[in-house]
Amino acid sequence: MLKINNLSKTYIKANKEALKDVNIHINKGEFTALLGQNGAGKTTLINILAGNVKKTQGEVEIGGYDLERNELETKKIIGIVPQEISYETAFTVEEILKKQSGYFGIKNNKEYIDELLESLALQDKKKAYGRELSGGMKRRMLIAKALVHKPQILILDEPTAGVDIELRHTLYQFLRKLHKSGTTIILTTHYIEEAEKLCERVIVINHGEIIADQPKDKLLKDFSREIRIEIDFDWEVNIDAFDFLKEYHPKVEDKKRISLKIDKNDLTKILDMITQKNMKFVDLNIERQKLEDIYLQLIRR
Ligand SMILES: Nc1ncnc2c1ncn2[C@@H]1O[C@H](COP(=O)(O)OP(=O)(O)OP(=O)(O)O)[C@@H](O)[C@H]1O
Repeated sequence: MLKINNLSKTYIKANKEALKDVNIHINKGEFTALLGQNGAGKTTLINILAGNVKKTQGEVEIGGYDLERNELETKKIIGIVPQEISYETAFTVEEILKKQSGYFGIKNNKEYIDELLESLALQDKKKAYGRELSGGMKRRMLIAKALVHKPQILILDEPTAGVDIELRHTLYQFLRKLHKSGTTIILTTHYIEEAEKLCERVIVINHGEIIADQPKDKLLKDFSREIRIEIDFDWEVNIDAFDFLKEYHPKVEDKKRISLKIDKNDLTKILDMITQKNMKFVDLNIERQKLEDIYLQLIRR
């Protein structure tokens, strides 16, 4: 559906290499998170796909069409929700969406526009002017705008930045529905939890380079061998008593609690070692890694 091959971008005046030999192949219907720190290159990549920034090198193919040679076709296939909120403030929401439909030669799509506004909880703002919308409403409005032509691929650049929790959940529901209906979705976000909840595949970009690209479940599984455990005893613990576990970095967490960092395959062995020392424990808590922990490990490598 989307093929990015050896893509590079250098902002000449700033002498900044924002993307370095990026290769990404996205299949139809995938829901992918594109993660990276501020300045990693996410928006540059999205702006290239949107045709707003010219690539320095490489090829981009969208739905089988070359991005530069078949600009019109590629624009029909993708819908982009930009990070920056700027659009016509002197038009109503309905007018903005009709105008956008017009760019694609679409007429008489009132019903679809209503459906979009309904799903995005914007129905009562249909007649409101752009300037009258709150930040969160503007973001949802931009999502509706990106979708009026029913694109096969939806790319969202931090759509939930500054959006309150309740609305974020409305958006999650909406994106899930869209994904189920077969739309290919690429989401950039700084809320890693959001990516963990919604996406099937995770791509991490760091200083313009792709440093991870894997199914989310595989990433979580590969990184989940190392776990942190907390063990509660019925006596006040002294760290010296745990010298026999020193390779697992024992730490006293509370009067009666210690924590260890272990490979999950060693769990039984460690519990046996503790039991053999006649150290009675009363509770055990296992903490698995979240996508956020894995992400931080990846970008710190
Ligand atoms: N128009 C431009 N001219 C010069 N340098 C730019 C331009 N746009 C972006 N850059 C630089 O390119 C790098 C990548 O920026 P980009 O906006 O793509 O990052 P990002 O991953 O989207 O960051 P954020 O999460 O903050 O939105 C940064 O170092 C940035 O300063």
